Amino acid sequence: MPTHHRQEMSRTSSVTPLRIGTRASPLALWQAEHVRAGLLRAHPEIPVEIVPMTTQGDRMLAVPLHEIGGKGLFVKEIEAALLEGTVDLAVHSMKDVPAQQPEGLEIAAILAREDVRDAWVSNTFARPEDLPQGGRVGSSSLRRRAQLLHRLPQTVVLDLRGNVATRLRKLDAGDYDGIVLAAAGLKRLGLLERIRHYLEPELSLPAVGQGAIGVEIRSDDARTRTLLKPLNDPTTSRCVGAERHMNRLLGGDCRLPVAALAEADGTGLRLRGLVASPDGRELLRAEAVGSLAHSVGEQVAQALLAQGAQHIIDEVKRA
Ligand SMILES: NCc1[nH]cc(CCC(=O)O)c1CC(=O)O
Repeated sequence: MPTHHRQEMSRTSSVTPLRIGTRASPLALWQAEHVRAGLLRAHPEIPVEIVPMTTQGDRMLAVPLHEIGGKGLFVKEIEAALLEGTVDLAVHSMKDVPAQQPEGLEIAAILAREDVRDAWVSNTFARPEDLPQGGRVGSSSLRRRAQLLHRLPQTVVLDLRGNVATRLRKLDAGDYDGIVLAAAGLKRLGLLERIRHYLEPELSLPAVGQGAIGVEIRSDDARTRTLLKPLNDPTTSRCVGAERHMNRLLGGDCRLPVAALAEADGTGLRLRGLVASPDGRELLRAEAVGSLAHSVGEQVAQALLAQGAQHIIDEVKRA
């Protein structure tokens, strides 16, 4: 490139833009925009671009999640782009980020958590407990299936995949009597009025990281790490850290019927964890309080393993 041309370009924009990699679903784009807005607020002089991408998980929407048999289906392509340097940061739902971080990448910021709860959405029944014998519930998550069947064994859980709008369309078409979705996704998409009932954590313990948005970077990218500091919410970061540590020790990923929720109270953390068989017959719970995320994560994982969690996990992995 001729020198005069380069000088012209550097006059119009002297700051290297930040490029955000994201899935192209409406929810993922909302989350990427949310991170972009946070970056622009903290650093008004730095341009921020959004680069939408299609992931393997998006291409395989017809297959039940737990049958695809690969971890991090929604994040792999975006992580590859990050490692290649096509993008500088990746925005993820922490729920979709595998327990184990790939070599060379790290989560640099976790934003303040949205509502962590699962939500009941139905055009017919105000609550899941109103379902008749054989009532059809749509959910693709073994975690939601197990907890629902444990409490309401007379119901039937049917697979349901697709992005939030697709799932709502299938409900409205009459394929299900009700569905369970994350309240966070519905709120972000402006669909709060679809929620008939919030499922409290006692009844449907959320997924590890549910409701939290995480930003991933290359470990050697000190510039982006520094720029992201103001977006990190230390409390959410500690809570999600405790949940993820528990999950790591259980060898968990999003396909397993594993749930966890950490809540902070001043300097203290309370972590609840759950492992269940997909049919809901076996359901193990454990809880710990403490001040260190890693320690409560380890205590809950150990307590679940002491109750026989490993055999449930092995069974699901074999199936
Ligand atoms: N696996 C899909 C997914 N990933 C994150 C969310 C919701 C947003 C969040 O939990 O932060 C959803 C949809 C859902 O479970 O209803």
